[in-house]
Amino acid sequence: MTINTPLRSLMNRLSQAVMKDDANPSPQLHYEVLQMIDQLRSAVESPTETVLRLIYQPPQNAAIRIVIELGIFDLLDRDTVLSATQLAKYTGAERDLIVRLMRVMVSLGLCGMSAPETYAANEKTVALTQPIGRDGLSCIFDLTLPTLSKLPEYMRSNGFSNPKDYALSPMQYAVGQSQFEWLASNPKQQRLFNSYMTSRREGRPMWFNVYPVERLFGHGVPFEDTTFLVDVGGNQGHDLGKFRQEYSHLPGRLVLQDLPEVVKGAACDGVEVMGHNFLDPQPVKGARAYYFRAIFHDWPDHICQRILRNTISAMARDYSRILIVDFVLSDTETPLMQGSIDIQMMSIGAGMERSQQQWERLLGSVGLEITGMWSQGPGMESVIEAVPMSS
Ligand SMILES: C[S@@+](CC[C@H](N)C(=O)[O-])C[C@H]1O[C@@H](n2cnc3c(N)ncnc32)[C@H](O)[C@@H]1O
Repeated sequence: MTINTPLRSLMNRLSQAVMKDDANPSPQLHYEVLQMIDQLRSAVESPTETVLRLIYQPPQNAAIRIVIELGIFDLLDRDTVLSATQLAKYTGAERDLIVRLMRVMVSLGLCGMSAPETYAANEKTVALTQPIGRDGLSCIFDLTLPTLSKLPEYMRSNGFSNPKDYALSPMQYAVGQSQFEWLASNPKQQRLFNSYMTSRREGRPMWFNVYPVERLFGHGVPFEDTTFLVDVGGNQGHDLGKFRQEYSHLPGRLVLQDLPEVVKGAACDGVEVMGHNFLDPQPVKGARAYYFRAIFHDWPDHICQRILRNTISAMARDYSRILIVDFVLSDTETPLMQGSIDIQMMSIGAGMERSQQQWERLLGSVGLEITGMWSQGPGMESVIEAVPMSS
């Protein structure tokens, strides 16, 4: 391989960025370093190598899913170093199968190898024993894979039109249900999903670290006896619990809403728990804010409009705001993760990630105007604030 000028310049920029990030870490720099590493790999790989890497991605996730189910990451985390023979004894799986699966885990860097056919835990192993890895990977694999395998067939049979109808989503086509009905009829998967929702943004900034919460105060109306925040579709209250901790002094009710079977048993100090279907009118009137995190990306526009209208009818004209936490896709450089989640959302419920223009169109179509957008960091969700347009 020859190191040509563009490649040399990329390597120099990368090494400078890595040193800067080391000396003075920032989410922006970290993001740029990862982008450059991807570009570097692409520049070094031959086109054939790139294609082969893509072809063989699906078996990798299937192998990880099996290794999680066998509890191998937990065993490695407990004992640090284990041989294939020991893993076979502890899991009941055949030794030769363990060797084949673990080859892939080592190559993916999800554990190390301390001797032939002997595996050592590393920090990625630990992440796969935590809810984000253990529950997230299993749940999303089981929820999505059957549909993804039929996505080309679905598109072909629909003349390659963009999925827009929840009742006709690819997941309906592939398995006869969309994501939330499927989760409701698979309690074990619902538990994994809830656990993943709780864990997936651990250690990242929360919406109230980037959004100026004081925008919700004042307006000459006391909120001591009213509702401060309703977390609509808040799952089991992980976000609201954190908000309560950070703003423990704040008066006003905090209300967690989700489907009755999802909030059953959810308990957070200082938070009122309410089973509510957001396809019905919002029963909590005049809250300071109605907060929706990772809700609208699950749904096509026609359902989002229904959820928004159900909310607008409960808002106090002088002070209620809608807060949406979701991706705002760039028109030029979409991070791979966001593009991939968009395809996932399209598949499991005809949902979508939206660009700024798409958000403006959606919110404008129900009479809302965007009054601000705050970014949580590169490649991460933004906070969108919207209020009814003044007539
Ligand atoms: C992608 S999760 C987001 C959860 C949480 N807001 C977060 O960001 O972690 C979507 C949530 O919407 C809830 N949900 C789905 N359909 C609903 C409905 N019709 N009414 C109320 N909640 C619903 C789900 O149960 C789930 O908790």
